Amino acid sequence: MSENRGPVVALVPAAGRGVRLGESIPKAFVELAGRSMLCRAVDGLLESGVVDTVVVIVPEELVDRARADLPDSVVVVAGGDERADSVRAGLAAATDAELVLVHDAARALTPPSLIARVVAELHAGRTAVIPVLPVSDTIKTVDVLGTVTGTPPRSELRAVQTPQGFDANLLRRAYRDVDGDATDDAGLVERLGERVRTIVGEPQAFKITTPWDLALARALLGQA
Ligand SMILES: Nc1ccn([C@@H]2O[C@H](COP(=O)(O)OP(=O)(O)OP(=O)(O)O)[C@@H](O)[C@H]2O)c(=O)n1
Ligand SMILES: C[C@](O)(CO)[C@H](O)COP(=O)(O)O
Repeated sequence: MSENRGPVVALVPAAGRGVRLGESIPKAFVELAGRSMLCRAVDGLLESGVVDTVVVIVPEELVDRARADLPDSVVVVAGGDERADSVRAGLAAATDAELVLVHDAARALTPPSLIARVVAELHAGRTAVIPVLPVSDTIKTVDVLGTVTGTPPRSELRAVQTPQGFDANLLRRAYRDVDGDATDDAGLVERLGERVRTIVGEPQAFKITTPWDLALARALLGQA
């Protein structure tokens, strides 16, 4: 449990449909070797020993199912149409949080040690912390026709993972004051002009997005 500052609350957005995965149920409820992605993501947070409360955000019709699947201590709320709507719903249920983690259910195999490293940075006084990995492919920007418009220098690029950790008031301010979309929570904090610190991520924290990712996750767990 956290000792240095107030409660650490982990929000687990799990209300996505998983269109790119193409399974018949919402992605977070798809099983990996007999346990759902959502349960595995929550297991990792609890095993890290640095999280006081877990709030999961699921599709409205699956709130009861999630409550039945998860420990009684886990708070379950309904999400929204976009990931940011789901995070906002989770934040509203985390009124006493001083530090907040936002962690995709889709990153179901994230090692607890990575979660602990993010929280350690917050305890050390950072206010926004994200795990990242270098990219191994060259990345191009393209226009609507698919014609290349540029090649950003690879040395400056990072692939971003979760959990992303924040001072709770900073994340609340970002969700309240920033207009427009961002594909991650740190993107909103950046637009406030606040500094976001990176730490080295973990390959196992990859996001299960496509059937290929699902096959990889199952293979890593020894599932045929
Ligand atoms: N309205 C949404 C959309 C996404 N998420 C969650 O945000 C995380 C990252 O999203 P992603 O992996 O892209 O999941 P989906 O949105 O389900 O995927 P897709 O775009 O293929 O439908 C997932 O844990 C997902 O459940 C959410 O809580 N609410
Ligand atoms: C938050 C995130 O996991 C960081 O890489 C990612 O941006 C979520 O992506 P999504 O596909 O837009 O949900």
